[in-house]
Amino acid sequence: MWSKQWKSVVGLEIHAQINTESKLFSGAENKFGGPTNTQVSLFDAAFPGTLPVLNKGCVEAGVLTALALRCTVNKVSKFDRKHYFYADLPAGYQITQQRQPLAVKGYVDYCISDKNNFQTKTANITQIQLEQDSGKSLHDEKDKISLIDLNRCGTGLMEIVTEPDFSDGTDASAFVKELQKILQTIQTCDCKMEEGSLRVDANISVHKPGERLGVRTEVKNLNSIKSVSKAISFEVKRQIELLENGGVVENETRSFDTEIDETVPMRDKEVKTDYRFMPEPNLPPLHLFDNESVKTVASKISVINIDDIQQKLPPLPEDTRKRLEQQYCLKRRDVAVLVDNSGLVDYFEEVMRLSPTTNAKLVSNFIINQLLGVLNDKKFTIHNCPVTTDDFGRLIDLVQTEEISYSTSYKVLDEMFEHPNITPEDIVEQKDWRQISDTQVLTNICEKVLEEHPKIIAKYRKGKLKYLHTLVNKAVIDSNNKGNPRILKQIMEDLLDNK
Ligand SMILES: Nc1ncnc2c1ncn2[C@@H]1O[C@H](COP(=O)(O)OP(=O)(O)OP(=O)(O)O)[C@@H](O)[C@H]1O
Ligand SMILES: [Mg+2]
Ligand SMILES: [Mg+2]
Repeated sequence: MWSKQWKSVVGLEIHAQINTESKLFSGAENKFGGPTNTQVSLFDAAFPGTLPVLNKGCVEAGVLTALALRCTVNKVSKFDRKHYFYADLPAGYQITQQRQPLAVKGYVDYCISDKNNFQTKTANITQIQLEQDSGKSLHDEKDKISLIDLNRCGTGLMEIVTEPDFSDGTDASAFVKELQKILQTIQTCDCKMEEGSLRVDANISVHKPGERLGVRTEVKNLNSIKSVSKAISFEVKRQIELLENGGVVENETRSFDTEIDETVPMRDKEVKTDYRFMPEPNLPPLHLFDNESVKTVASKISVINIDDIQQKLPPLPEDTRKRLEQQYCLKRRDVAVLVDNSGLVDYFEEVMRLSPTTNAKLVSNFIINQLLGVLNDKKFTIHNCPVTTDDFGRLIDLVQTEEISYSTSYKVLDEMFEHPNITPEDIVEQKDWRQISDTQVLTNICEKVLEEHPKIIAKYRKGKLKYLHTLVNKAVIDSNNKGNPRILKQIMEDLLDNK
């Protein structure tokens, strides 16, 4: 009931680990899961006298990401120190970009789909900044000690901040999925949320329509798409109940407890942190160039040209969706499924290339309704699918030319998985699954059905069309499921009309 009186608003801060060999300011290796404290340079451990050296690869990845998210890349950005004291941050400050970030003002189109609802929405990106990741505290509950692993300390992060453009957990999680696909396409982050290489902070508030945005809480470190959606739903409900009962929402940091599916206040909530931001004195402003300004530079060795990076931008998921819609006249809902599953677009297009006369809608239906299901059941992925695109196209041709029925094609596909060396034509031959289209044979079957069911005919005469289907189904069964249903329906109708 309350949902009509309240509007919820969500903005996201996403930390994406940059996919580079080494860290943002040091040459230490950047890899997940190494033995503790084996990927730590003196700089990462904050030894006095060590200095940051900016990793060009991280900047290039940041620029490519910014362009993919349609941001304006700042020609000059700056690094700042953000101070806080925590054991996993040995320097006592994080180098980030507070005053002038790498990029600003972008947007992402993303799709929302469930059974009843399919739509495309747009989320605006406020900014992207480069910053260091912290180390990890490991708590040994048994011996009551905490240990530090600095392997992650200093890894390059892109913090991607969105405008408060989402209305609920469904929106926000669909956006995160799209962002994952984009970053994986451009390979700037592997987006393994379970390994922490993509982490989401959700800022959530509620207000009454027409009023100002409410006070936000921030739920930190959500590490799965499900958690993003569940944490936001819980938090919206909690805030509304609190306000309905005369309480106030505090601007606090919370975490999501996946055991109970609830958000809980973080321990540091009482402390209002003063980060004492200051410019990082050991790093000069970061200058980027374009085709015009690069002409003025004498040595091009360490120069980063935004226009060069723009050239490297591959087609993004939304570009692919639009192209498939136009090129093959497919529905957006279907195109979204193809793009959602890695490798399916390539498989689809290969089938189309090998048999260009095949109906594209039929191919996408076969992939979505049949192939995906069998792959899941038999624990395959499209990448190790035993059915070649050539054989798959031929299976579809068998249906298109009415050699076999649509329902038989399921059985043929199943056999093709079991016996990848046998062609679909041979399977149909061996199993005697060829569809009967001979009109004389089918007329005989229909006549027999009509003789045996005068009552159904009477009902059909009263104008209930569904009884035609009943009669046709009976004929299909009498034909051992081999009669061509389209022709059987035609014959049945003709016979009924002439009786
Ligand atoms: N009233 C609101 N309700 C929901 N979200 C909001 C509201 N106001 C701002 N936001 C969102 O909160 C986020 C603020 O992120 P930002 O990085 O600017 O600040 P921060 O959370 O204070 O900083 P930090 O990086 O230290 O967490 C943005 O995603 C923004 O869209
Ligand atoms: Mg932030
Ligand atoms: Mg924040």
